[in-house]
Amino acid sequence: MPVFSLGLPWAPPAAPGPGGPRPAAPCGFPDFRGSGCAAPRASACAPPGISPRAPRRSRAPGHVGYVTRCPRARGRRVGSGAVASSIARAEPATAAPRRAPAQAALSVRGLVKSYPARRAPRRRGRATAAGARPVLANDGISLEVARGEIFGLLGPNGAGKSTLVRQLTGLLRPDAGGITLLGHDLVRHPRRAPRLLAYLGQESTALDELTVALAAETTARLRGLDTAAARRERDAVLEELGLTALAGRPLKKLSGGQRRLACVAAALAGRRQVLVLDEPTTGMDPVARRAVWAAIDRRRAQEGTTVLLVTHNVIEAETVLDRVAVLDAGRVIACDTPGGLKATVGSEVRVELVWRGEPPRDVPDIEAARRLASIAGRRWTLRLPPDLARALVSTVTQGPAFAALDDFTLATPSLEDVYLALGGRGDGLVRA
Ligand SMILES: Nc1ncnc2c1ncn2[C@@H]1O[C@H](COP(=O)(O)OP(=O)(O)OP(=O)(O)O)[C@@H](O)[C@H]1O
Repeated sequence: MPVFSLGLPWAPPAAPGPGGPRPAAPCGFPDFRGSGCAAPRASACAPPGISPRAPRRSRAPGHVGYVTRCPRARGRRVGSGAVASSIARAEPATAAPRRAPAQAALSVRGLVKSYPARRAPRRRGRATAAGARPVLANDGISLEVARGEIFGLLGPNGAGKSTLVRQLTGLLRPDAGGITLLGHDLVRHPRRAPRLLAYLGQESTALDELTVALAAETTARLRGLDTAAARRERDAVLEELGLTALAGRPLKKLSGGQRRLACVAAALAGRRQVLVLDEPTTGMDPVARRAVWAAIDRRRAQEGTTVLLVTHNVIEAETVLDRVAVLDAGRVIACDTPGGLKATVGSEVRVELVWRGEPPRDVPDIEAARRLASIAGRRWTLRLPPDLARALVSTVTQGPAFAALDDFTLATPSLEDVYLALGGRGDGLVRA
């Protein structure tokens, strides 16, 4: 029985050959998790014109930027039907990287960090580490961030983002590798970091006893401003982030989103050439989030501030970042502009179907779509070439399928699609 009916182009897989799926021979391009293709893993990311150490493009035909997964593998993800074949046939589009200034603010080379194995509970008076293994949180990360760039680290929980930024801020010592920030060697001189950058960590309870105003003013004073200048800075940043009405409230008496916003205000108070912000907008409503993005963008535009932003919010990544490194299991699996990364998933379209109840599985196209979909409750998500997406939309907007359908969306690829195409786990990313 054909996978799809209705005479739609959802036909059985095409035979290998000219125009068919790519041959299975190793392509020499590093594959995600090091499997499939024979070449060694790559974990480097440099803006155009910065570093000859890490070439920006693979010379292998059909490979783009720093996507460190063979595009062939995309066919595997969606199964072995016609959709998989046609996706595998499509040549990946060539990314058009945005030109970045040639001077690096931050250079990270081959950074490795592992955490020791946790000891298992004592048994008969003896502690044992049997079964527990060290966690390799950063596995040879290389990055170049240009001055004035807003650079993102995107990845799900546990990808190694915070471990990386804690090393960049001098709070954690790498096992191996080098970090140069604004010309300073931070592995040899970690105490220089606070003078060079402002860091907003994930947990920031240190300011809880202070009022919003005092938190911002104190930070500005600690960064070397005199009292009058620190107060001007305080007032400006509270105004900029819409916090003026909360100025007199202690952080511990604010909501989670308000407290996070106050911590952002403190991080921005007093000038630093580099901002390292670890998930700054977590818990914020859309208004607060936009205020933070605008404040970051303003500093880059007016002061040439370099920003390293950790996020697992794909919308945030697409909205504010100049370039983004996608991390998974401690490695950079892709790095480019958001547009360049999205170009690597070609012309695929994301179709989301939300069902009211049980989808009509006796409709052959619906049953075929179910096999290709990633299913979360009543939501089916499919990534399809445009013609198949159109055909599916036509099926679900009539007859019994339409009666069972609650909602559908058709969207161009997002960074989440890139991440999934690279083999990442989609459940760790946020779309809000
Ligand atoms: N202090 C620690 N001791 C042992 N393992 C740790 C420690 N901190 C982090 N890890 C482990 O290192 C890995 C990377 O963690 P990290 O916090 O860097 O990830 P992340 O990408 O920042 O995740 P999240 O988005 O949840 O903040 C994870 O497997 C985590 O469990």
